[in-house]
Amino acid sequence: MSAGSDAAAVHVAVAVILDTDGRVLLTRRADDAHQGGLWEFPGGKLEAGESLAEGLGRELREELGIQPTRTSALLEVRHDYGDKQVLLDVHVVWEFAGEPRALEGQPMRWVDVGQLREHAFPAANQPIVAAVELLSLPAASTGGDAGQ
Ligand SMILES: Nc1nc2c([nH]c(=O)n2[C@H]2C[C@H](O)[C@@H](COP(=O)(O)OP(=O)(O)OP(=O)(O)O)O2)c(=O)[nH]1
Ligand SMILES: [Mg+2]
Repeated sequence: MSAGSDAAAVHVAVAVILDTDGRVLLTRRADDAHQGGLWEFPGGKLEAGESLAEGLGRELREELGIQPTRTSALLEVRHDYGDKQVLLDVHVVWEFAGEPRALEGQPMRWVDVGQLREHAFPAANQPIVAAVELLSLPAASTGGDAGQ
């Protein structure tokens, strides 16, 4: 393998899961994991030969016991942590089947979009937080101007 190319990046399916009130589901990474102890959007590494949709569905089933039923691509984030390069392929999950449960014992919470910045995330997540803040969500979650 040649060093320093993007081909070395770990491809990660990441889900911004919303409930009907426009709140976002966060989980906290295990202390001993890469970027451990920080809050994250659920998801994980794609397996060989797996499509993004397959990987996203598998990770959400394994970690939370839910099945995404309506999704849309939000953004891709490339980030070099020094010890690891990641490509975060971020999708919004607008609707899902099942009730999320922390199946891996991870701390989990629903937060209003306005509370996202109160949480410590890995550095790669800053553009994700900014993109979520720009989504058109129920006014209650943004506290913003109701508009027309
Ligand atoms: N799921 C997720 N991963 C993130 C986020 N931000 C971020 O930098 N990452 C990084 C941390 C890890 O290096 C990588 C995700 O890998 P992971 O170890 O959680 O993958 P996984 O769920 O497949 O876990 P495992 O089976 O390998 O234990 O992406 C995020 O918001 N969500
Ligand atoms: Mg994971």
